[in-house]
Amino acid sequence: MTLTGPIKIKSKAVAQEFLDSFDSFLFDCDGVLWLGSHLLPSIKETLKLLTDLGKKLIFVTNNSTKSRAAYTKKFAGFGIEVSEDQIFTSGYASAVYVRDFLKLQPGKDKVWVFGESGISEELSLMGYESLGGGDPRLDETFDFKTSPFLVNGLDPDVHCVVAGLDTKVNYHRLAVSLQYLQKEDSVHFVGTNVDSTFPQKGFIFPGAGSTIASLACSSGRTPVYCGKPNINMLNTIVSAKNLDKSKCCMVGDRLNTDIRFGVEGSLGGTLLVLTGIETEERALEEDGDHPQPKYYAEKLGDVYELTSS
Ligand SMILES: O=C(O)COP(=O)(O)O
Ligand SMILES: [Mg+2]
Repeated sequence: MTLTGPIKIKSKAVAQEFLDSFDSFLFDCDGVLWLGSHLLPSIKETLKLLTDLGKKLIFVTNNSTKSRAAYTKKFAGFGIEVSEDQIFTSGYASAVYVRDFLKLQPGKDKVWVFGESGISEELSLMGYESLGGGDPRLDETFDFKTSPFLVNGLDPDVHCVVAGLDTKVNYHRLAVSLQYLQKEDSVHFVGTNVDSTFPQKGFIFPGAGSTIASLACSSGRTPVYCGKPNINMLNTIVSAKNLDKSKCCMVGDRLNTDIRFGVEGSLGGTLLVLTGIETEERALEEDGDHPQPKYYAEKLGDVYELTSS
């Protein structure tokens, strides 16, 4: 009989075999490294162990609320030194899509953002002016007769709506975004990521996918999602970091984004950790609508704890 199901990392031997199998690790962030401002156990030690072993570390998050620059500060706040070029976010992947696939013209074409500064900052670095986003005027109660975004008409230079996680979601933001999305012939619709939920310490909250679905519903349109598991995001990372895919492992807490990204992207392996969205039962499910991980573990820190004991 051959064993084909996911292998649980729960002994020193398996943890060691896992470490030896890869030379690069792609880490999801929310639910793997941290839950909000709470760093998960033994994460610092695990990342240091991998760095000391000469492994390449790359961070790939679907969380578009922060830019890559802001993420380096979040890591630094935990005492972890990570450079901006090790970080890839769904906000950055969406900006790359706007530039390389939609080929919008910097300095001329504008983007309407439904989301936080992690999207507008990445667009701005590429020379795109964005509207909407965290503009405080969108915090005002919506009235179509007085909304400054509607009274003088829509901006004709907007050719794309990029929608992502927005913890200040309200009717004003949804209503104006919909006006742009109704210009189907001239305005593209990009979604940062499909995640239906978002893990925090002790809670599961709505994710970007849930609010983007609201815009998709009202507009009758389907966005192009740029974050994991989109293969274009993986190709951008593989070429930027010069990776050998067969020696890469994707580490994540969600099956339909992280593990799918690793499996459909033909990476050497995947590790599902149970500190975020998924359960052991889901990890072992064979008939689910998602791929199975190669390895799974209660937490990422087990890799360090098991090999250093
Ligand atoms: O913000 C999200 O929806 C998920 O972020 P993650 O990819 O780091 O888990
Ligand atoms: Mg996650």
